[in-house]
Order: sequence, then structure tokens, then C-alpha cells
Amino acid sequence: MRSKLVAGNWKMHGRRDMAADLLSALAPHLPRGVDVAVCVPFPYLDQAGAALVGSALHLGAQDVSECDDGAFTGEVSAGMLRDMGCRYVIVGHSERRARHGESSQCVADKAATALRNGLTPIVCVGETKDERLAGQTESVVSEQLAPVLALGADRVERLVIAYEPIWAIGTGLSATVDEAIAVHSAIRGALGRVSRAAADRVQILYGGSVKPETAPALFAADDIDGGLVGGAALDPEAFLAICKAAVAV
Ligand SMILES: O=C[C@H](O)COP(=O)(O)O
Repeated sequence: MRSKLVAGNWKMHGRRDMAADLLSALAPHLPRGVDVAVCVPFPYLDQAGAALVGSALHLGAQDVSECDDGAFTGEVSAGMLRDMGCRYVIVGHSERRARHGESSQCVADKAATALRNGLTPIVCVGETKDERLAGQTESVVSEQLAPVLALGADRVERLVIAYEPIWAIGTGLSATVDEAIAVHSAIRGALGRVSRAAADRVQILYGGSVKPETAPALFAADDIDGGLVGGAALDPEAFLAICKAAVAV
């Protein structure tokens, strides 16, 4: 039985005060029975890591370099993220694939570097609206996952995967439960072709306009192991309600 995970992605929002306020509004009120993480902008990771010492709220980052430490101006290494107290790191978010031209191979390299440094990568995949309308959702997701699954069973078994249809991100228009289940089941099938343990262990999160109203039905599905939450993660009341929805199932 897989546990549920709810990860909040703050994206490029807030300042020092907002980070402090959000963390203090969340950390003491986390429900038991669900893993919860917040993926904080790089400049506030140190502050967040210090604030969360001894807390059940896990820390994550939103990206990582595929390289180990070296002459890579502007990049942040997995070792640095570990040093900040991170447990998770998002790799391959559609906003980075689109804006920074990250290929699926680059995303797999980032996942491998994160794992080598003791971080759990949250690998994002998902299709555009045009790809969905063209009936290409599963083939797009499968191509995005291919280099990641090629990392081999021992590494794949330690990943988290997030299915995030791009058309649902920040639009208020979540995928329906059936639409999400169809893709999650296909991902679970692909994991099963890597190893039985990968299919059993890897948490597959849904992301894309998850709200307190939509979370209960999504999280009740067997193959939906929690959520990657953007906008609603900036509102502590909404985020805690989403976390509670993951416990109730
Ligand atoms: O990483 C989070 C996703 O991009 C979802 O964002 P959203 O909840 O604002 O749609």
C-alpha cells in the first residue's frame, strides 16, 4: 500500500515574510497519515530548512542542475539542496521544459543526479491541450518518461512521478477523475514493465488546478497517490484542506 504525498509548489511567488508566514501556518497543523512537502524558491530554502527542523513538513526545491558542483554559473547542485535540508526536488516541470528547453533526457539526468545525492525527484510529465485533442496524451507522456525509465529499476523505484496536463495548470480547469486515472494507469503500466517493485512503490501525483473541492475525488482513485499543488499551495487553509483530503481516503 503506497502512502499519499501532497507537495506544494510555490513557483516564483512570495518574499521572505510570506515564506515565514506560510510555513508557520502549515507546520503545526499537518494532518497525520499523509506526507506533505513544500517546494520553495531557492532564495528561501535556507530559511525554510531552519524553520522546519523537527517538523513533519518536508522541504523541496523546484529544480536542480544535472551536474555536480563545478563551474556552472547560476545553477544549483543537488548537494546544495541536501545541505539546505531538502528531501524532494521537482524536475521537468512543464514551465521549465517550455521556458528553458529542457529535454526529457535532461530531465532524466537531473533525476539521476538528485537520486545520487539522496534527494527524491518528483518527475513531471504532461501533454498540451493540442496534444490531448489529437489523441496523443499517452504517447507524449510515454516519450517524456522513456529516458527516466531507462535509469533502471533500482533508481526508478525511488522516484515520484507527477502527471500534470499542461492545459490544467493554473487554469482552474482540473482534469476529470477519469481523465487522470487513464493516464495514471498508463504510467503505472510503464512502471510495471521496469519492475514489479516500481509499479508497487512509485507514487504518481496528479497536478493541475487541484483545489479543496476537487482533491477528494481525485485522491480516492487507486492510482492517484496525491497531488502536486501550485496556486492553492499559497493559501494555507486551502493547502491544509487538500492535505486532509489525502488522509480521508
Ligand atoms: O506544480 C504545480 C502545478 O503546475 C499545478 O499548478 P496549479 O495547481 O496552480 O494548477
